[in-house]
Amino acid sequence: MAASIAGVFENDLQQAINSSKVFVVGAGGIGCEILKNLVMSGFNDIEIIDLDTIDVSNLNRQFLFHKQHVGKSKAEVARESALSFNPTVNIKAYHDSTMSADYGVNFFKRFAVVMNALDNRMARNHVNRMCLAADVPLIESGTAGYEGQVELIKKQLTQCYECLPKAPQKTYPGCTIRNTPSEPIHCIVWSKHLFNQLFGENDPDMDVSPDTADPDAAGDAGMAALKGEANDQGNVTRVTTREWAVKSNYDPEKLFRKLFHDDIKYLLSMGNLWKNRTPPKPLVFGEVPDAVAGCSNETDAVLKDQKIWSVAECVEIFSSSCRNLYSQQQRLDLGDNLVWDKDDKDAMDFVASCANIRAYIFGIPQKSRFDIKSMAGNIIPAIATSNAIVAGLVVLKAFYVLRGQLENCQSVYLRNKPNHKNVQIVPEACLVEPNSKCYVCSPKHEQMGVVNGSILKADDFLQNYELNIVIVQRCLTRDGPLFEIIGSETAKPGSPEKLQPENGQTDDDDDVVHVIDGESTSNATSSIRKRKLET
Ligand SMILES: Nc1ncnc2c1ncn2[C@@H]1O[C@H](COP(=O)(O)OP(=O)(O)OP(=O)(O)O)[C@@H](O)[C@H]1O
Ligand SMILES: [Zn+2]
Repeated sequence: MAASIAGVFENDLQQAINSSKVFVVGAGGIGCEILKNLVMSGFNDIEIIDLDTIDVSNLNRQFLFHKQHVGKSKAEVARESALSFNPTVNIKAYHDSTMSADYGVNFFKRFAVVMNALDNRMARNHVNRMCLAADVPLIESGTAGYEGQVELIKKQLTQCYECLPKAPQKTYPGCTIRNTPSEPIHCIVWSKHLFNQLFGENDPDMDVSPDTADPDAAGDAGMAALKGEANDQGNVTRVTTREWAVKSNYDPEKLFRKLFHDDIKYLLSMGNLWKNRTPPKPLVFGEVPDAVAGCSNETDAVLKDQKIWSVAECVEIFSSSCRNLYSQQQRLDLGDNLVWDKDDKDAMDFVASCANIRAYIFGIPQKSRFDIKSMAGNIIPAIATSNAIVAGLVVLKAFYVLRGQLENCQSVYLRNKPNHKNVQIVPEACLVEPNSKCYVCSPKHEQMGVVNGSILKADDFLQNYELNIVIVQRCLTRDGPLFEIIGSETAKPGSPEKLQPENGQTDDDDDVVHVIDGESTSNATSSIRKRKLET
């Protein structure tokens, strides 16, 4: 079935659709819909990128994918399925991250319009910047449950994705997570941190051990726990969780004892914490309540996901997921880590079981694996209809862009409920102008004075690091990052010779200079650099 747009669109648009190269970033819920719409409306030259492979959980709404595609590249399968609608279309698929250096400014410049169908802020920021640098219109879109949004981002005409600060993701005080959880989400966050401590990238901000600096503990930080039976390790010098795990060969029983018995005893010894709270109950491996057989029955996956496991089941799942993750970790190259992914069975089992064991200890209601997955992944359930509406709007906006009618590209919001005018798909009254103070898209941002050779100072107020960052700009024609840090080295003020890049080259060896919209020349920057080095 080939798309025929003759007679549907006016000639100019028809021609533009036929001849324009477009780029779809993301082949998930919205991306699949966009690709189908593009192919069905006569686009001939489409490129699509997605870094991920197809998961079973995608199949209910990402209709270009079927059971036999699970595990295959999203971008490539989306291409094949879309070609079945119209085999004459030229679709190029990339199984890769759009943030890879292979897709630089020159890559983006080849497109008449770019359409974002992503699910994370970092990638959205990146594509926003690439499209601004390449001066290509970007249609940004997203859904959250019943709500959605489509907006045009065009350099110097509209707000960019980063013009306004976005609400930070919800975080929880460290001492609540480590010492005094009171809600299931606190246990889930703790478990995700624990995953990273044991198997992922070691981030000191994600410590899971009892926090002896908790202001609520007010000075009695676990002294009792250092004595006698209260801490059967006699663990005066506390080692990190990772060190402990490595020493114990990731033995689930030993890990359990430390995490759910010894550390809890230690917490109990901080008497002040429990004056007005129900104290936690340490658990003993092998003596957990409510053993239920058959919890590892793989054929019962849906039921298993939605029922609440007994503590004994949690312990079994904790043990097996621990062992599986440990062997996954051992297969990695030295220095590599596992990355938590809600769709990875062992990673999800680990977090769900740990969260529930901890919840039980603290008298917090336990949750099903299904609920924990949704909370741990910050998931608002994706709704196929919202994705379809938003993808339809994206392609309608693309038509306006191709006609050159950018003034008709106001943002559109899909609302959960009709507004006071009984409208559910609500357009903004007009285009929203760029924020003149935006450090990403404002043409004035070169006033910050960051040019080739600038040395930025960063300090870490806790650990007294002093870091000098040498900024080197790449030449305009180069299809790569616009900024690059080629060397950074601690240096004390007054020792300028330490500020040479690590590789021994100076920026003069490199093609000099470009800040986005900056006006510096190589002469100007070398003198700036010199001046900086002399201060
Ligand atoms: N840096 C990136 N480069 C390329 N594709 C990306 C990048 N970041 C995210 N994506 C892709 O964007 C798509 C977003 O689609 P969607 O929001 O439907 O997510 P999903 O992972 O398919 O579904 P869910 O998160 O609901 O399980 C995903 O397929 C994801 O792999
Ligand atoms: Zn901006």
